[in-house]
Amino acid sequence: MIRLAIQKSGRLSEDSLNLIRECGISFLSSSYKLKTEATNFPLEILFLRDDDIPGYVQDGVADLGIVGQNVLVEAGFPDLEVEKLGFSKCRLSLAILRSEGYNSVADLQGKNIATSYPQILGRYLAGEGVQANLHTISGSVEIAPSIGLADAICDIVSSGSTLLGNGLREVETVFRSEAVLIANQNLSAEKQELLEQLQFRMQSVRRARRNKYILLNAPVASLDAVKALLPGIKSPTVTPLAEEGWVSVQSVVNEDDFWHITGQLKAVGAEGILVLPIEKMIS
Ligand SMILES: Nc1ncnc2c1ncn2[C@@H]1O[C@H](COP(=O)(O)OP(=O)(O)OP(=O)(O)O)[C@@H](O)[C@H]1O
Ligand SMILES: O=P(O)(O)OC[C@H]1O[C@H](OP(=O)(O)OP(=O)(O)O)[C@H](O)[C@@H]1O
Ligand SMILES: [Mg+2]
Repeated sequence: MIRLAIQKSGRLSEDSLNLIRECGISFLSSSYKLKTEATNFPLEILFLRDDDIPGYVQDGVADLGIVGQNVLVEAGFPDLEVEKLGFSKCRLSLAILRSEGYNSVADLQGKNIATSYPQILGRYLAGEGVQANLHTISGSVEIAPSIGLADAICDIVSSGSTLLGNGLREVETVFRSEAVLIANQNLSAEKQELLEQLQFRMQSVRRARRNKYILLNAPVASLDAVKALLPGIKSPTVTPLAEEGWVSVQSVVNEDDFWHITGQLKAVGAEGILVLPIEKMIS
């Protein structure tokens, strides 16, 4: 049995649970139970505050965890990271009151900065040769400048609406973060094997999410142009249609390239383009 710690309730919780379920792992969860066992994989799930997860994994209380890189690096255990998970993407940024002028990070010399990330911010400022007074607060950091608690803040930004709503503007990006899978560095051989199975499943789920299955009809005369646009995993599948001179082409496209490629496919004569989600993608 391998033990995985995830956030009980917060920004990471839903995506962490969805990822585990999409890996084909079933379990019962209720908001009162802080521990559950999977029914079809030797996995126990612990529901914790995210700040506690890196320390628990470092100490071996939990074998694995899902946490933001911001919390992992702040806790001082960056080496526990084993897999990027692609969700909860955000950045740690410095922000000041919108009414204040700003030229460069040197303007923060000697200023008071409120943050929940004194380690990450301290290292960043030292790298920039700036000395400032850091005030560590654990939440609602964006309120600090407007109540005279600090001249600037360093906190998590995603859409920027919290900054906007508090009269702040972002001036520097200090750190970029996403959710990561972390693991204790002294796992037994059996647990290491379970970790590898989990990583393999997570990679298959993530690859599938990034890709779409595409089917289309094209005149035989356009086939070379269509094939050039749709390389597929190995090469596209091409089958003849009942109608003479036409083929059906099936392939896989990356979601990022999707709209660009479909436009080009239409331009070379493709018709009846269907796009389907992929559930798992095993390389
Ligand atoms: N607005 C956001 N967009 C994307 N990711 C975010 C956002 N806010 C936070 N995150 C990421 O999600 C993690 C958890 O954020 P959350 O706000 O739930 O933490 P918390 O309030 O400290 O929770 P806990 O009660 O577990 O201590 C953050 O450390 C960060 O990695
Ligand atoms: O740029 P935005 O999209 O506005 O997101 C940034 C905000 O999101 C997070 O807080 P959250 O809403 O999770 O609340 P919390 O402070 O209670 O954790 C974070 O602490 C920021 O305040
Ligand atoms: Mg927390």
